[in-house]
Amino acid sequence: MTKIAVLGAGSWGTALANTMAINDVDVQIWSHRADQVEEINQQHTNEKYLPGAQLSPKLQAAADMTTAVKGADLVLVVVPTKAIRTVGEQLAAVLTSLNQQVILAHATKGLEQGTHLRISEMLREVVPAERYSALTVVSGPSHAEDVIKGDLTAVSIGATDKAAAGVLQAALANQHFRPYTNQDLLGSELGGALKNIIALGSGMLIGLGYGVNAQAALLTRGLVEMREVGQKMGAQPETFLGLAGIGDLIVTGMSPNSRNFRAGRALGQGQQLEQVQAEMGMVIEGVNTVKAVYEYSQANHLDLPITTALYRVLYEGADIEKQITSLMTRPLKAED
Ligand SMILES: NC(=O)C1=CN([C@@H]2O[C@H](COP(=O)(O)OP(=O)(O)OC[C@H]3O[C@@H](n4cnc5c(N)ncnc54)[C@H](O)[C@@H]3O)[C@@H](O)[C@H]2O)C=CC1
Ligand SMILES: O=C(CO)COP(=O)(O)O
Repeated sequence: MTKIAVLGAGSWGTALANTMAINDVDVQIWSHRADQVEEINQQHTNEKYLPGAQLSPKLQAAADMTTAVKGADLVLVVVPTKAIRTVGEQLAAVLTSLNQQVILAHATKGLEQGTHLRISEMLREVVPAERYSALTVVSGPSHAEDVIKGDLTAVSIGATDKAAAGVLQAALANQHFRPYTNQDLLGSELGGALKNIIALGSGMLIGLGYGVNAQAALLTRGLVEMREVGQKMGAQPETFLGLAGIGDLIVTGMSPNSRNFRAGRALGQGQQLEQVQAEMGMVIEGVNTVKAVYEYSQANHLDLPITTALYRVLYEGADIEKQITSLMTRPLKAED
């Protein structure tokens, strides 16, 4: 029987681990917070991250990473981007001490500040190559709040190694949750990270009182920017037309369950970024990703007008309405 360790007990790690527990997979979730481990094991809840949700009693949590990882065939890392290196280093030490090799998977959607590295690239830097047989990512349109309620969800598991993607696909699949596989790890990771930028913008439009025409325009032109960055970094363009691209862009750009959408909406309504981040209490990955992608575009001579406008709003204090006007009044051009 496949054993899986999930590292990170925020909303997404918990929802994915719970799906596997429901499927009778041997799964353990690790949290660095002992109170959370106790809550999951005793109450079968995770109130801070999934308020009101009842978790499967089969889901076991551990505060000690070695306990969770020992004997696992696959380790799924689901912590915010800024914690990936720390958790990756802890995992490397655990795998080395256990002399164990695993399939290394993650479900994190972001790029590293400064280096602009993808999550799998960071993991590769900190986990020795002999400690994992393959790398894979769970991406696609999937809010934890909806998954935990059993809403119908399809995701995309990207890996160059088909068998590795298949292990995660089999562990997660049920009548409510349908994972597809693809062989574009890079594009699947990027789609998940880049759509958060556009979701912030979509929220801002709604916060300012604009309508669905405006959202459709932003999401569609945002997809062009996502594809452009993806092509520059080496992704397959067709990945952006799948679940990890347009699929995730739709859900994150339209759903009030999205932290990025909600943050953008609050900013559009006039709140300050620091206040929005403090009140969310959960990671808003798009804020850092805007900066990483803006810097990448400057270094690589990419023209990304939406990303640039959002960078100016978030990091230079620019007025949102003025940025919208300047986007709308740029020199007219053909659609490409
Ligand atoms: N929430 C969702 O519906 C989805 C989230 N994601 C992605 O999954 C990733 C995680 O997001 P969420 O679960 O929403 O975040 P969250 O904010 O709900 O939870 C983050 C978890 O990571 C833990 N953590 C933070 N720093 C840590 C460290 N240094 N060591 C160990 N644990 C640490 C926190 O204690 C918390 O349990 C993000 O990249 C997000 O974009 C992807 C798809 C869906
Ligand atoms: O990636 C997600 C849904 O697919 C989650 O997006 P948020 O982090 O904006 O909630």
